[in-house]
Amino acid sequence: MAFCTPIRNSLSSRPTMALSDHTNKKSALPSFLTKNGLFRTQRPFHHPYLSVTNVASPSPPIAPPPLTPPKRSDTTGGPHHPAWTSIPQERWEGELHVQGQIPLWLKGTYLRNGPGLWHIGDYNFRHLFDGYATLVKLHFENGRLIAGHRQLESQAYQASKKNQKLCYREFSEVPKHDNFLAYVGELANLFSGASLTDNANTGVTKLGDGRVVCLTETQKGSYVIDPNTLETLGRFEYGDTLGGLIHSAHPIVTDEEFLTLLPDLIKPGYLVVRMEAGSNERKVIGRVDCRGGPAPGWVHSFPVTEHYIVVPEMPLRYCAQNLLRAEPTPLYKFEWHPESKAFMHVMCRSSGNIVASVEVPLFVTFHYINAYEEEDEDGRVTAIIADCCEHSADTTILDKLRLNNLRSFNGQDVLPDARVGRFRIPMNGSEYGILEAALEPNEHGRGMDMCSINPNYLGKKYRYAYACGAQRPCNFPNTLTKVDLEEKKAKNWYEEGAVPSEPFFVARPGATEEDDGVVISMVSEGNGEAFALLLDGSSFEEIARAKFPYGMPYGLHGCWVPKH
Ligand SMILES: CC(=O)/C=C/C=C(C)/C=C/C1=C(C)CCCC1(C)C
Ligand SMILES: CC(/C=C/C=O)=C\C=C\C=O
Ligand SMILES: [Fe+2]
Repeated sequence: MAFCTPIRNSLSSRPTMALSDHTNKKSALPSFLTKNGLFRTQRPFHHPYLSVTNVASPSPPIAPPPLTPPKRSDTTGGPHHPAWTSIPQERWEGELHVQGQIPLWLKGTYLRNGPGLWHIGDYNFRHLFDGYATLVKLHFENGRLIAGHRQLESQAYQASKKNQKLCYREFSEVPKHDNFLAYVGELANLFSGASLTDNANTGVTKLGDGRVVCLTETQKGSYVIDPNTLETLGRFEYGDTLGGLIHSAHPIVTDEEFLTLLPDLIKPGYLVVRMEAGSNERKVIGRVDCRGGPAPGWVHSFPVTEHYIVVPEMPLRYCAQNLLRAEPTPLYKFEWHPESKAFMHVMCRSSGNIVASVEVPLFVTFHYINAYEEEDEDGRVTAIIADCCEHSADTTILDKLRLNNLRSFNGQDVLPDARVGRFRIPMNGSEYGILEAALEPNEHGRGMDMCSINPNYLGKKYRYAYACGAQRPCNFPNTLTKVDLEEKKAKNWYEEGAVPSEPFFVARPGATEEDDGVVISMVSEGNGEAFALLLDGSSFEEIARAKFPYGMPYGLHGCWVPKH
């Protein structure tokens, strides 16, 4: 069976270049460093290291960029914070010096994806989500840590590199047209999906059959990668005729299956689909028709329980007109429709029947944390509890993620409040569901996003969630938080100036306690540096950290590839 269409990998076929090939002859400093050693916010795309193959094995290691970071404590959003600064080279791999102790049971690779390159030549992207995908790996074995990163070779990335201009529609960026004819041609391409990006910068997931796939909101932005070398192996082709251009960026993936939602923009609704492990073919479980309009709500993610799939209908809806615009609107490709109301639909996994559909209070969320079934004493399901990182029904969070905002923190507390939003969806035919905070939001500084749980508790009653919270004032989530949903308490990790990425929980093999494991994150620091961080899943205390030899941009979502 053909799993993927191979694409030409310009990187691997290119010989390693001498550093001097691209070095700016006028200056001894690499071009991403100014004379005083500070990062320039806008690094040229033709970076001196960009095409250097800097991999420890099998060729001898080449030193990482000679980074002399500014020794000052920048807050989470200074103009030079590495979290919002493009990655300084296309790829790198090497061993990191570990302070502390990596548990010997931790054997495998943590992979993280995210938008790590936000410019083409002198042109700077505007939104966090526009950046070209940067994969980062942390390989743990025998207490040692090999790290690396590599750019994902999507068509969008390769075309921009070759043509030195934006060639596909990204989250907020639209290619500029030379003339009216080109504009009309590009619009036609938009309807066929040809001009949409395939920049798979949102997440990375290990399928049940072992293939590792990077994903984003466009279906064409599904790429198979090698988890060891981070090489792009080719596009993941869905071998069915379901069509559609977009899907949820966060499928539910287990050893057995891959579940996702395909929004229908023509007849507002969602197809709920399932792909068995080992297959490329999605099959329809059922369809949900939207109760509000004019378009389906944005479904960046969705939750499942053991027997049901929850299909959220958020009043932040896709917007066809905004899709056509050349300039971004404050809500980008979306529109806020409070009058259209918000709904939660519950579909039976085995029959595809809708077993509940309730109106809920207005809400805004990117990420669902988990969901489970509540039963009465006779074992009948009375309600579904679904938790999410909820942004107080405030859509301004999207605009807060503009790079200008992220890079211009001035001490003002501008991060909108967020909470663990807990939906209670009655299963007795009632018309309304409830949405409340699962714990007092001040427990985690009223910041809440980028969550993970113990995957063995997916769809089941659970107690702990890990996420990014806030220590205010801030303009972006700047803590790691362990939320105890039973005790309604949170324990927080914070360091001045740090921007930590999603805390990812890895369970200890054989563990019986839900929080027996480690939490992995990568932290970009205000002084220009970055480190990998390991916290104990139970005590939430640091057990190890390891410095990267250069600053790391912020990243979004990761996965764990165990070594057996
Ligand atoms: C990084 C992240 O979380 C989200 C990325 C979202 C993307 C790339 C969205 C792209 C889209 C288009 C280019 C047009 C169609 C709508 C939409 C799926 C939002
Ligand atoms: C990083 C983020 C929201 C932070 C707000 O507090 C959202 C990321 C969404 C895509 O994966
Ligand atoms: Fe996400």
